[in-house]
Amino acid sequence: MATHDLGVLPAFDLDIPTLLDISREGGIGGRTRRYEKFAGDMGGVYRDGDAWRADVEARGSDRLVYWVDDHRYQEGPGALVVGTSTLLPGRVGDEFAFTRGHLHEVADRAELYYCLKGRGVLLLETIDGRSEAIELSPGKAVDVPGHWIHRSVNVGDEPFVTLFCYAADAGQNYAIIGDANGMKSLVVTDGAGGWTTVPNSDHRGYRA
Ligand SMILES: O=P(O)(O)OC[C@H]1O[C@H](O)[C@H](O)[C@@H](O)[C@@H]1O
Ligand SMILES: [Fe+2]
Repeated sequence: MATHDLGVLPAFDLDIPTLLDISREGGIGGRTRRYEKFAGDMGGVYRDGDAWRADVEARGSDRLVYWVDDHRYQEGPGALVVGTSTLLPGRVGDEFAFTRGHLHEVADRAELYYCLKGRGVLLLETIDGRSEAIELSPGKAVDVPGHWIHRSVNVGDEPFVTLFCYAADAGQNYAIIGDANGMKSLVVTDGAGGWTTVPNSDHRGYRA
């Protein structure tokens, strides 16, 4: 993973109304940070580990698979982070390409995901076992309440681009998914050009 703090302006100078140039192709003019994930960073997250290893051996571990541009203009309670997430299409075994996924560290923090391009699914789960998979296409958004673990999945054949917005003090808890051996549901091909969810037999349940 690579994180670039662009350091364009010192944080205190960002505390002003800012015009952001949001690209439907992904990316945000005026961003303060980009974070990138490569194929080699995704070890252990796909259920079919052999398929992931074969893919990395065949196409390289340094292939960019998704990236996030964001604009963090303030810190503290009440501040927002606004950005775009661009997730390239692909599959690892039966599973469609996804972002690592997380619960907010401050778990009650909500988030909005608005689809700018492509076809994707937002996979959402709670610690007490509820699960939802909501399809997104341009113009559709998911209002993700607090306390829901969330992951973007690209079920199409072009980049899946979303605009997101969440509280700047939310933070990301990734261990919750790792400790549970993955999310409870997997988003997989239905064999007919579409997607479906199947239970992840390795899932151990979430621990708060
Ligand atoms: O953090 P990941 O699960 O790798 O997903 C990538 C990104 O997805 C969303 O767009 C979130 O709003 C970002 O904060 C997050 O970093
Ligand atoms: Fe989030």
